Amino acid sequence: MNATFVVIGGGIAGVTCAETLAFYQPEQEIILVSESSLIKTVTNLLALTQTLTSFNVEEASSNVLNSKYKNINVVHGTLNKINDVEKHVIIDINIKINYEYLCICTGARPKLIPQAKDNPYVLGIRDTDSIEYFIERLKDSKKIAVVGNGGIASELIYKIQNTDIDWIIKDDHISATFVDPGAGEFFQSSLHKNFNTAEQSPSKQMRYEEEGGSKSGAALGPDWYKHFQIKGACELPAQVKIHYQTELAEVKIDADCEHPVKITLNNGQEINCDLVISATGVEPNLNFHGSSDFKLSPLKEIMVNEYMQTSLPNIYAAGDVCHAYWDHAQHWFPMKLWTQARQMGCYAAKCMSSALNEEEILQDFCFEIFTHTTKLFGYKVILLGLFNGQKLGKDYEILFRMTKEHEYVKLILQNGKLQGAVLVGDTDLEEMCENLILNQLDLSDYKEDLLNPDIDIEDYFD
Ligand SMILES: Cc1cc2nc3c(=O)[nH]c(=O)nc-3n(C[C@H](O)[C@H](O)[C@H](O)COP(=O)(O)OP(=O)(O)OC[C@H]3O[C@@H](n4cnc5c(N)ncnc54)[C@H](O)[C@@H]3O)c2cc1C
Ligand SMILES: NC(=O)C1=CN([C@@H]2O[C@H](COP(=O)(O)OP(=O)(O)OC[C@H]3O[C@@H](n4cnc5c(N)ncnc54)[C@H](OP(=O)(O)O)[C@@H]3O)[C@@H](O)[C@H]2O)C=CC1
Repeated sequence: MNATFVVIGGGIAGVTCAETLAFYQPEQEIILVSESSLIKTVTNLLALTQTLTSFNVEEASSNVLNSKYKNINVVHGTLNKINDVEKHVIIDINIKINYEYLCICTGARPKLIPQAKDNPYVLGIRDTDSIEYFIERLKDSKKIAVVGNGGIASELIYKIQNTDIDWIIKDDHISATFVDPGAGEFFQSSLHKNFNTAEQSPSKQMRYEEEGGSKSGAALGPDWYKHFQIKGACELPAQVKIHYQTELAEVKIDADCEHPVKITLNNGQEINCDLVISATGVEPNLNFHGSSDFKLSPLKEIMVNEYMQTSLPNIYAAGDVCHAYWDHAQHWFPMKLWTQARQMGCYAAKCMSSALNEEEILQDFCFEIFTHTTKLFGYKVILLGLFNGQKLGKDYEILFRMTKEHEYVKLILQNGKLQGAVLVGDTDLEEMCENLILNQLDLSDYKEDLLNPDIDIEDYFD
């Protein structure tokens, strides 16, 4: 087989890359290699500000792409080998595809705690299969432990019903990968709330049926939990006990006990439970031959330059598998998120298309400012720029406003200029904050009024 562009991976980065290529290069052959007959697609894309978008991510049959774009051909299989000299890839054992340009979007997989090795009681969550397996195991569990303090742990703790949870975190506050201790405390009041039953009802269609067994692979995304009922075997609502500044030291199994998993924390405390969830980050999927030739980051991600090019000729990469190895704009930094996987997939396609046309390309504007919108503990959360003072050392000022169970607003200023913002709740401040971060207006004279709820501050800057 031959194609001008070959994209590997049916997650959001790969699908966005293939779709963008189809738009820019309607006459060229594009092959998307997907391990599964299901792919991830973006729907309901909504621009909240100039750079901040919200969208749904849905699983769809790969036939959707074949029928939507006449020049995309989806090949089902697994990348086995790259030959960057002869410019071909081997899919599975014997499917050879010659390419002009190749984009690797093979994503990542859970980086589990070391105690997970050969231990069926320690689970990770990534794709639909893994969440379905977890839910099945949870049905019989009265007590579980969750390790990790990032996105997955924060969402699970809020969503799990009828199971007692021991939450083991390294930090002194919850949800530390996203927010500061103040916001962590703000969220904490939601930990023991009874959940809104409407939100908890799983939607009727959980997933498309996949031909030939499940092999979805691509990561779950925004609001994934809406499709599932995550419920254990306790009669009572979940009780959450947080173990701050602790790590898991040991996991032992005694299948004859009521709670077969005995874990020991590094402070010596012992906990008995039925299951351990390791929500401890991800590692890139470099599960193919030829991958060792790529220049890799210390975390073994494929390094890409400002044009999404890897160290190998005509090979690009995007999404969770790669590391943005360029001089980042002051208010941007990489984080493994849907938004960035989508932006990188789209931009990699533009870069490959420009390379084919021998055109110059300017880096996409989305890499000027970090933006993330999500929902944590039932609240809308918007993170902008250097929202946790990243890159600023200790030399910054914080403006802060909080109304318990309503909103939490934190603005980070340096030399009177806005550098980042955490906006929790319906604050309506995202557009103003984004503009102030991008235009670096000196706010020294407005500081007192910036978060004064009695002043319509946006009028100042119109
Ligand atoms: C539970 C969960 C919730 C999340 N929630 C959010 C959220 O609310 N907001 C947010 O911004 N981000 C969220 N994320 C992160 C986000 O899902 C990822 O950053 C994003 O999906 C990465 O997309 P990707 O295409 O790079 O990788 P993936 O989605 O991992 O896709 C990679 C694809 O490549 C395939 N593949 C792997 N190896 C090969 C091979 N050798 N050959 C062929 N195909 C291969 C895989 O099967 C997979 O389909 C969440 C992640 C998880 C796990
Ligand atoms: N709403 C959203 O935006 C969501 C985003 N996601 C994304 O999905 C991916 C996977 O999520 P997740 O697994 O939560 O990863 P995250 O990277 O978000 O968080 C991992 C957490 O685990 C901790 N950790 C790492 N190793 C250990 C260890 N050995 N023992 C104890 N704690 C450890 C990390 O601490 P430290 O950092 O100190 O090492 C960190 O608190 C991430 O890219 C995340 O951003 C997932 C769900 C929701």
